[in-house]
Amino acid sequence: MLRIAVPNKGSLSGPAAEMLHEAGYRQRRESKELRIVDPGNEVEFFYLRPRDIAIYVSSGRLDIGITGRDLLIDSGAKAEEILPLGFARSTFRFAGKPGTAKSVDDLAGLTVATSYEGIVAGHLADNGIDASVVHLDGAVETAIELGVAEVIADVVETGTSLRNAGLEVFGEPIMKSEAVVIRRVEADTAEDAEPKVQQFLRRLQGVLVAHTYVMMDYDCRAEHLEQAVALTPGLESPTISPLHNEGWVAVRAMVPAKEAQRIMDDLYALGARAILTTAIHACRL
Ligand SMILES: Nc1ncnc2c1ncn2[C@@H]1O[C@H](COP(=O)(O)OP(=O)(O)OP(=O)(O)O)[C@@H](O)[C@H]1O
Ligand SMILES: O=P(O)(O)OC[C@H]1O[C@H](OP(=O)(O)OP(=O)(O)O)[C@H](O)[C@@H]1O
Ligand SMILES: [Mg+2]
Repeated sequence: MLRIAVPNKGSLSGPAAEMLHEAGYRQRRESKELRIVDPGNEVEFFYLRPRDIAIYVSSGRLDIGITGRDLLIDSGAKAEEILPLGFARSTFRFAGKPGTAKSVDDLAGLTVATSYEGIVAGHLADNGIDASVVHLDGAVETAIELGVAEVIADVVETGTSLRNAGLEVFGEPIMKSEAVVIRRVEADTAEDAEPKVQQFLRRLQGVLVAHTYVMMDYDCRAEHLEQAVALTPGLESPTISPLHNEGWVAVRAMVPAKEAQRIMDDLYALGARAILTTAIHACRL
């Protein structure tokens, strides 16, 4: 039975559960459930605090987990990222009242409030800066107003929380984060677990591809086929089928969802017709 850690709260938990559900795994019905077994897939899910997941996985008691890259690095746990998942994207940045500092070099002697002490202490040390770090559990934007620190280091997505607190980011982003699948470094995974881990990763990759690609079908004149195929090269190569009308062919290829409308315009301009896109629900590449 593969043992997998899943975030039980916060920004990671909803999208992680949704992705696992789309990948065909049973998920908990109630937010109070701490573990569930999916016997059909021989997987057991443990719902844990996102911050604790790297620690559980590095201990070897759980095979893999889903957490944030920033939380993984902050924990210092011996676990590594094996698949980025594309949700809970954020940057991790310094911020302060306008004019407080321009870069990390200006932080010597100041106090930085953060929930990510490991990342901040590491970044200050890497830059040879001697500053104090005060750990807060959350809502760190308020720490400056209340005089606990001159500077904060926090997760920034839209920047709304900073703006509302009258703060501005400064310096280069300390890191970029997103949800990731992690496993223990130098995992001495029992041999029978390895195929299950690979199957789990293939399923999640299938969901990612299904989100980023659509299937495109269209008819075009045979003499335009080379130009059309250049617009829709597909992942391997497009499928071409003859049409009953002589001189016409049907083409089928996967295309990036974001580019689908532009590609449809270009195909239409080329004389292609009956251009359809359909969603992909699941795939194995
Ligand atoms: N506003 C946000 N947008 C995108 N990702 C975020 C956001 N806030 C936190 N994250 C990401 O979520 C993970 C932190 O999860 P965690 O559950 O500890 O905090 P949270 O999402 O802020 O939830 P809460 O504050 O309710 O506990 C990190 O990987 C972080 O980068
Ligand atoms: O740039 P934004 O889109 O505003 O998002 C970033 C904010 O979201 C998170 O806060 P959350 O609401 O989870 O509260 P917390 O600080 O207590 O974790 C994070 O800690 C930032 O404060
Ligand atoms: Mg938060």
